[in-house]
Amino acid sequence: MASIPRRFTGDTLVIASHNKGKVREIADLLGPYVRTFTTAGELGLPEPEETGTTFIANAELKARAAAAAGHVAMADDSGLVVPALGGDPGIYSARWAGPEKDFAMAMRKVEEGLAGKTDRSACFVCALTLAWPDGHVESVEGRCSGTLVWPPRGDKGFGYDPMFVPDGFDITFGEMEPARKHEMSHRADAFRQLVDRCFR
Ligand SMILES: O=c1nc[nH]c2c1ncn2[C@H]1C[C@H](O)[C@@H](COP(=O)(O)OP(=O)(O)OP(=O)(O)O)O1
Ligand SMILES: [Mg+2]
Repeated sequence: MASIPRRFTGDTLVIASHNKGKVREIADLLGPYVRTFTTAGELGLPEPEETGTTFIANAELKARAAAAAGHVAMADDSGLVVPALGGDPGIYSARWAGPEKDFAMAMRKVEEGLAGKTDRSACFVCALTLAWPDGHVESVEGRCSGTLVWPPRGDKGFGYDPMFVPDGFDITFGEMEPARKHEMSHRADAFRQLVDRCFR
């Protein structure tokens, strides 16, 4: 029996992310439904260790950690899944960039792994969790398929965007206007599901 989803009825939402690119995208996507946003960083909350083995497990862990401070919190755990690399970097996408968040290096690592391989398909995945202070959670997962190109192109996005060309396009997410990316990304797919379930 499917349980009845819980709706977001407050007016403040904590964005449980320390990634500025994601915080900006989440605030853009949920702008119409939420009066006030704050972030885990602004509340001085620590960045929890991502010990889960799936995107959803890590999104739940980050959202629960922030909701413990007393407000409904939303977390995003996302990454680039490359079948030819056995699914890497996957949940390790941020960690591949190291403590300096060096995505030029992380993208080079992906490209080196693809040397001599013909399958350059990839998929961005985004798990979103909304967590309440009483422990209730709602989670969804979205995806966006595409192809990896080299060299990287464009500086409009973040992370692995400059090497990802979504299916049906010939420009990378790094070259795409943010508004366009927001309509079709893995994060947009996940948000559509979560908004349907919890925000209207
Ligand atoms: O739209 C995207 N365009 C490009 N790259 C992306 C995207 N979405 C996720 N990614 C990559 C980079 C990011 O760093 C990692 C997520 O790792 P993830 O642990 O979920 O996020 P994070 O550590 O950067 O911030 P936080 O955990 O505080 O939310 O996957
Ligand atoms: Mg992280």
